[in-house]
Amino acid sequence: MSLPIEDLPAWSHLNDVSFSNVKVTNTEGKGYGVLSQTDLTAAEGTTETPILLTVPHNLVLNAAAVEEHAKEDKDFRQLLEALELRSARTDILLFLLVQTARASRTSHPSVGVSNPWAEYLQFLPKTVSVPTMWPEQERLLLRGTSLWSAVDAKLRALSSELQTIHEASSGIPGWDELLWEGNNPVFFSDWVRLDALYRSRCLELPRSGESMVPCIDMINHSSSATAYYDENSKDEVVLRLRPRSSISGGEEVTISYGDNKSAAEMLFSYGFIDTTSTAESLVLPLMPFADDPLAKAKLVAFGKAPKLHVARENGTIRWESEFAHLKCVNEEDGLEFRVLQETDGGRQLRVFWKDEDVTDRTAEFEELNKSHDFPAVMRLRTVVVVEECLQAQLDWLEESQHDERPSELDQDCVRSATLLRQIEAALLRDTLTQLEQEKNSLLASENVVAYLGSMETASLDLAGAEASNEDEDFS
Ligand SMILES: C[S@@+](CC[C@H](N)C(=O)[O-])C[C@H]1O[C@@H](n2cnc3c(N)ncnc32)[C@H](O)[C@@H]1O
Repeated sequence: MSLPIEDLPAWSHLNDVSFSNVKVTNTEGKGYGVLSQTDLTAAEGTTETPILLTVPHNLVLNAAAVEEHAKEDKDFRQLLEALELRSARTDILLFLLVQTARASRTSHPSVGVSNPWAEYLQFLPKTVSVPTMWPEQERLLLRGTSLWSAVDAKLRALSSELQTIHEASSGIPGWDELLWEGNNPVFFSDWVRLDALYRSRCLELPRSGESMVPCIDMINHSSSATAYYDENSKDEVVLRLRPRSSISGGEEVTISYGDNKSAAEMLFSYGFIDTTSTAESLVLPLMPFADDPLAKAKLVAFGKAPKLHVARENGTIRWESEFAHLKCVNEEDGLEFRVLQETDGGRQLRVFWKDEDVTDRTAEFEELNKSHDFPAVMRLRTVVVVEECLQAQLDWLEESQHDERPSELDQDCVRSATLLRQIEAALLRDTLTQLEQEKNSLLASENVVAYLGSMETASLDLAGAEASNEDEDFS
């Protein structure tokens, strides 16, 4: 079910949303947008700039609003409580799912209470250009980029979320019928769309936190935004002209979706990359060595997804990976895992570094490794690990460039994927050059030379001992 955007003023009027000299309309290549209907200027030296849009607090959709809704709607509360793993995001998505399902019914559903969002959702686009909504062939264009595994993981997570909702709702009267039976059952693609709408339209309000706000979510992004949103003393959300900004009649009103997001993040969350405002950074997963006997223990003790971040800021490249430092430490360096038996019969994994309990400091091995007899060797090992990870990624990015592609591909997806590939390849290449320099200077450092010398002596001693054993055997 969808409603034409021409009906939005009526919905807004009914729900006390007020537009001042702006309107929602179609824009070139960006879906809907907000256009100014007159020339607007923020007077010099004032922060009380003109208000363009006001949305009442009761329309703000966040975790607290879903909680409030559940107080009035006992069927929904039962559904919400049947879900074991809950978060603000899943609560909001479940609310949106129920409102969409109710709106798609011709007959009056037996469960759920309607809300203005049921109708508002019908104004929202059917598809969002985020990669989770790209057709499979287009998604293949992301092979070799940092988004490939992220999109795959997201789709698997979405599938498992919907499965959980299906199982939780199955035993509750009325929900089976509304969500999974009849002419309009919920499909995986509906859940993927709601997730995409949430990701591309939620914003951070100063007081109400992560929220979706109708009509404010019709405003497109620009790195030279002319407006910003805020909450006033009545907790209404207001859109204001930015200080020192002016907009001509017929010009688009824009806000900033953030200037510190990477190209991958922008594409993942909003379905486009604005090269004028993206941060040059990328995040990759970093796994332990496949043949490391401590691999599993390291992952459990680390307790979060191991990652490698690379970023270029003001021309300087930095990399950061808490796990890379732990990945490089072995038993002979002083790392030890012990399983302690607890009084209640449970078992606990504890981590020791040179006999000190560092279970709560597994993210601090960069610092801990400085107490190693050969700290430069530890740094060198970490640099090599990071270099290998980035080189493998760059090789994959370059090889997959030559993958065969069907001719009929969505050109917007092709453009976005090509841009992402170029941005990530340039950052990977420059980071690798910098790592090679650091590796060479570490190899020449006194500490590493001394370590290599000691290793040589040890292997000579070992060879000598083996030779003398052989002598004994032969004698
Ligand atoms: C919060 S919504 C804005 C309203 C949206 N255009 C619509 O049709 O409903 C965010 C979405 O608008 C589009 N968008 C916003 N700013 C854009 C820009 N500068 N370039 C391209 N697309 C943009 C993207 O599809 C993004 O996911």
